[in-house]
Amino acid sequence: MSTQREMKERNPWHRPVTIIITVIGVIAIVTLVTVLVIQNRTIAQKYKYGIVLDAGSSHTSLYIYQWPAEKDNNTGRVEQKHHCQVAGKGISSYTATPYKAGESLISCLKEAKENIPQKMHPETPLYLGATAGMRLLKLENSSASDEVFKAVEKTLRGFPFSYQGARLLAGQEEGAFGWVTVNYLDDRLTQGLETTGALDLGGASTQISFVSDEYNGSESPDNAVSFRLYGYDYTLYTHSFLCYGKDQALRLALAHQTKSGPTAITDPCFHNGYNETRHYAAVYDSPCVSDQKPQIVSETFIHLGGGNFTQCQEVIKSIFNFTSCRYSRCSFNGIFQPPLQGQFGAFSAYFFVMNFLNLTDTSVPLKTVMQKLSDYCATPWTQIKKEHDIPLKYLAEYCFSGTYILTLMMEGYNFTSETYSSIKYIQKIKNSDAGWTLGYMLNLTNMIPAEAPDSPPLTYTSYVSVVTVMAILLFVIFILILYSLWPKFNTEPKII
Ligand SMILES: O=P(O)(O)OP(=O)(O)OP(=O)(O)OC[C@H]1O[C@@H](n2cnc3c(O)ncnc32)[C@H](O)[C@@H]1O
Repeated sequence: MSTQREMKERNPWHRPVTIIITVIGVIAIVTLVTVLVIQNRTIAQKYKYGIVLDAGSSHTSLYIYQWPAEKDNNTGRVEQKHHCQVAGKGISSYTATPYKAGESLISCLKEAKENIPQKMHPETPLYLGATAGMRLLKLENSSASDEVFKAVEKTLRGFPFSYQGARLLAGQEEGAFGWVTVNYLDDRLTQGLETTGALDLGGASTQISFVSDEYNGSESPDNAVSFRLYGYDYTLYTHSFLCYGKDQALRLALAHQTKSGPTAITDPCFHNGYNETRHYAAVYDSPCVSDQKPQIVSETFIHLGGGNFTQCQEVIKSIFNFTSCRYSRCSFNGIFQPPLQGQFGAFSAYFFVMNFLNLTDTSVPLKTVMQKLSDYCATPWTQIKKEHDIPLKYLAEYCFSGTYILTLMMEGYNFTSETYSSIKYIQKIKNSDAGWTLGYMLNLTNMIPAEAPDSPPLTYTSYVSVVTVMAILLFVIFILILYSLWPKFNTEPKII
C-alpha cells in the first residue's frame, strides 16, 4: 500500500497540480479550436434573390436566381432557383391590346412571390429584358412598342419586388451576356481559363459570341465588347443577326419560295404529305420580309412538303448573302467574323431542335448527322405524326429547323466537319439555363468584380487543421517544459 502511495506521489501525472494544468490545457485547446471554427464558419445559409424576365419573340420566361447572402460581389455561385414559362406568345404579339402583355406576366410573378421568402421581396431586384421580337416591333411601329413596355412596367411595379426597369436589349448585349452566363457557370472566368464561345438561336434573332486571338476590335469595332472580369481582360467578338432566328428564317425561306406569288409551293424543308393553306399576309407580316411581298398575289397559297434535305439546304443558302464583304473575312450578309476559336456551347433552339432530332452528339461525324437528318426529312408526314405526340406546329418544322441549324453553322459561321465537334449542344449548366438572363443580372448587380477578390491563403479545412495541430504541439511543448523545470519531477526515485 505504502509503496503504491509513494509511486503515485513520485509519478508527476498523479500530482493534483499537473492534473489541473492538463485539464486547463485541454479545455484551452478545445475552446481555441471551437472558437476558431465557429467564428470562421458561415452562419446559417441565407440567400439573396434576383428576378429576370426574358421577353423573347416567341414567349416570355421568368427566372429566379439565388446566391449566398455573404457572397455578394464575390466569387459566390449564383444559381437558378426557379423558372416559369409565361403562357401565350411573346409580349410583342400584344400590339392590339398592350394591357394583355402586362397581364400575361401576372401568374409567373405570383409564382415568384411564392418562391422567394416574403421578407426578401423588397430587396429582390426585378428586371425585364426584351429581345428580337420587340426589336422588330420597334422597327415596325415604335409607338406600339412603347405601349407594350408601359403595360409591362405597370404590372411589374404592382409587385413587391425592387423593380429595376424593363428595356430593350441590343443584339450585342444579348450575345455578350449569353457568353458571360456560359463561362460563369462553367467556372472559366474566376480562373481565367480559355473561354467557351456562345451560339444562341432564338425565334427572331441569332447570336454568335467568342474570343479569338486574331480579334482585338480594331476591324469592325461594332462587334467588339471588352470586359475585365476577375482580373482578366477579354475582347469578345459578338454579333446578333436580326431576322435569322428560326421563326423569321422560316419566313425568309418561304418568301424566297413565293417571290412570284404562286398559289402553291412544294417546300423541300417540309415532309412529304404535309399540306397547309397559308395566308400571304401572315407570312409577310414581319419587317424581315415585308419588303419582299409579291405585288399581285392571291390571298393564300398551299404549302406542300417535298421532304428533300439537299434541296432544303439550297433554299436555306439562298436566304444568306455570301457575295459582299468589305472586311478581311465575313460570315454572311457582309458581317465581319474573325476565325473561329475554341469550344462552343449552342443553346436555346439549337438545343431544342437537335435534341428532338437525337442529334446532339457532336462526336458523331457531320456526314452521319446530315444523313440522319436527310432520312428524317424524307420520312412521310403521316408517319412523323404517328410517331410523335407533340404540338404539330413544332413537329412540322424540325426538318426545316435542323437543316437551318447545320446550314447556319457550316455555311454561315464557317464551321467545318473537323470543327463541328467543338460545338456542344447545351440546355443547362449545373441546373441553370444557358441564355443571356444570368449574365445580364450578374452585370447589373455588379456581381462579377473587375479584379479578382482577395482570397485567404489557406482553404477553410487547411486553416482548421493547421490551427489544431499547432495548438496541440504548443500544449505538448508546454507540458514538456513544465516537466523539465519542476524540480520534484526530476528527482530520482529513492530506493527504499
Ligand atoms: O431571342 P428571341 O429571338 O427573341 O426569341 P425567343 O427568346 O422567343 O427564343 P427562345 O430561345 O425562347 O426559343 C427559340 C425558338 O425555339 C422555339 N422552341 C421552343 N421550344 C421548342 C421545342 O421544344 N421544340 C422546338 N422549338 C422550340 C421557339 O418557338 C422559338 O422559335
